[in-house]
Amino acid sequence: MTTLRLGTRKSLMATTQSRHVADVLEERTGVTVELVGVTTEGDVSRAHLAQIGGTGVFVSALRDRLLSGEVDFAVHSLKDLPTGPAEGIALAAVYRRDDPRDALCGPAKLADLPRGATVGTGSPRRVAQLRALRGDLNVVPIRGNADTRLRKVTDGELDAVVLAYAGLGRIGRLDAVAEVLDPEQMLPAPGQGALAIECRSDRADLVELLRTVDDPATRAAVTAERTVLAALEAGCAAPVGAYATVEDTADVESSLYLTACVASIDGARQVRLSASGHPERAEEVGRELAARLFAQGADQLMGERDIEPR
Ligand SMILES: NCc1[nH]cc(CCC(=O)O)c1CC(=O)O
Repeated sequence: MTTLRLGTRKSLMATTQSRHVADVLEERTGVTVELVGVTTEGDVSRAHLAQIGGTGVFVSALRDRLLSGEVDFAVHSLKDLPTGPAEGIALAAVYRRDDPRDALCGPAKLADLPRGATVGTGSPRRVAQLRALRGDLNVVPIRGNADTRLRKVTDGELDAVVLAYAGLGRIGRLDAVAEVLDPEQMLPAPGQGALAIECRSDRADLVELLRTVDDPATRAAVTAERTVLAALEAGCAAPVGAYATVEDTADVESSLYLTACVASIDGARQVRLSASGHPERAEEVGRELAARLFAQGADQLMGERDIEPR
């Protein structure tokens, strides 16, 4: 009987999603999966993620363990993966997406927060879109895991925080959600709610085994979303939202619908556009949309990255 070592960050969110993928893989293939906890720079650094570059801080330590052979595969939150390819690493599977939306956590819905309420988030994308929705809010940068952020609300330091609904579900904290923000109001990060399963690209039989947990519809959707991000030459620290859905992958008629936005960090200006195409053309759909965003001034909007309150 084969035992595979699954490298994972040690947080509750990471171990929950890793164990879930492990269980599904065990059930579908008969292998045994053992979790191996790995500490990453993103878990120990006190700097704001946007400042330490954001891209890849949670990911590179796990990839190092794959390349050294200490672990066989890794599960990441897909939105934390840099868009560029990684030498020697294969994206063997994209696991079916959970709820992709952002959630406002605190005592009140967005419309019911008092004027000038203080809302915490570390993400320029959320900052820009929050300010676009409610220009009076005092949006402040925060860091730390979801539990730490939620505690700032219960401690009274903040009136609310915005976190990914999927992550809150994985740590059992959906009780903290006051309002789930519809993508019409707030576009999620590219890949939000989906999981990436990576292994060494030279292990062809392992790539094939891991593919049993791949979800082609999610893969096409996140490919389109991440292509927008890559084509804009933006990282996870950019005020860029993107969300794609796929209808009926089996069908020749099936369609992918993609919406993306770029917003100025003060929330005053926003470009938001949609495109569609066959899921097999996910990259082209993403590239075309990025070109249209550029044509509407996306690069000027992205230039303004200071997330400190005005
Ligand atoms: N950057 C941290 C991160 N990476 C993935 C998630 C949530 C789960 C997901 O989107 O899959 C979170 C926390 C958050 O944004 O609230």
